[in-house]
Amino acid sequence: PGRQCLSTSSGQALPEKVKIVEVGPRDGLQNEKTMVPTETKINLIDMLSASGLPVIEATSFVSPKWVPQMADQVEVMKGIDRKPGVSYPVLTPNLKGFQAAIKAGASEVAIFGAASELFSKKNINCSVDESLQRFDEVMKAAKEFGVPVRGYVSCVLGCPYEGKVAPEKVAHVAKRLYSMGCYEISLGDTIGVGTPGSMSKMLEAVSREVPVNALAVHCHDTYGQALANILVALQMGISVVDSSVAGLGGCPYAQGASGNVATEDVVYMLHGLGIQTGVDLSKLMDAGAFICRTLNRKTNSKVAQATCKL
Ligand SMILES: CC(C)(COP(=O)([O-])OP(=O)([O-])OC[C@H]1O[C@@H](n2cnc3c(N)ncnc32)[C@H](O)[C@@H]1OP(=O)([O-])[O-])[C@@H](O)C(=O)NCCC(=O)NCCSC(=O)C[C@@](C)(O)CC(=O)[O-]
Repeated sequence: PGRQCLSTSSGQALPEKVKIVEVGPRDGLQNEKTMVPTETKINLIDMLSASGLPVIEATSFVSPKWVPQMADQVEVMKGIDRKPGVSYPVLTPNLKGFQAAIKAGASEVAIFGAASELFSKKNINCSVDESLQRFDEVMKAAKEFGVPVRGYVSCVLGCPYEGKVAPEKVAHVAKRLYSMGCYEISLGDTIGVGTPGSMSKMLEAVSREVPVNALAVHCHDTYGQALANILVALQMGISVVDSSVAGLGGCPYAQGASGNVATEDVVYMLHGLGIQTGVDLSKLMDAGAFICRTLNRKTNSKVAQATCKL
């Protein structure tokens, strides 16, 4: 159900619809060195919601000493024009972040773990096991408030500090997050080193532990493999894709990580496959052009480059 058989040479079923989780305002901007004005962030989020995107990760409730760019999280949450039917999740690494997020009006949060010990230490200053204990506290509080929680696993196809990451390690962390009650697990190729080969092996391992309809992929495009990796994920039954408008982004604690795959390019590919997204590509490109102009940056979206809507 919900899948169609496209007349590809492989005859593999693809989803009829894909949910795009736009991470540009958070993952896209968190690594910007100069402070992006709060007003710009709010305008960007409102333009993205106007394009029909169903989920827009708005900001993160992390330490401002660790990620100064997200220090205006409360103002962002208060300033956005919340469109009915659109979710605006925020990152919460611990109970303190969760409580602040709820106070600021967040109605969905995300916890973020890793399949690599060293990355976990660098990113959230604790081991993978310690992080899972903190997430358990967030999870319990979220249940009390009836707040849905998304779970991230970073470094699923490679770590900037440890190199290769075993698919079984990814499956283990993904299973723990899912068992805790995360409704969706987003698998992050944090440094964009994956290929369709490593992606399919990792997804095979994870889908033995977590139902495929609870999985999402989150690809960075460092090696130009992101769209190919997403296509493999779709063929394997996944129908939730994270991406960032104009291909902005990168994790400040993952050296060498380039931007996320551009939302414009994902939408173009999905529509070309006959898959519905609910997104108006032209309005999405307006949002991409707006943020690139404001940041004085060339877009990383091939689609935007090709159509000169920069
Ligand atoms: C997790 C911590 C806070 C631990 O940081 P810590 O220093 O170990 O925390 P602590 O509990 O020892 O507290 C130290 C100070 O931080 C404060 N603090 C403690 N918690 C919070 C909070 N929630 N919000 C605001 N402040 C907080 C706390 O109050 C205290 O303040 P002080 O007494 O020094 O003034 C820190 O390591 C941190 O903020 N890390 C952020 C990392 C981050 O945001 N990384 C980027 C997002 S992850 C990513 O991009 C990957 C992803 C999701 O996109 C997927 C992929 O691509 O793979």
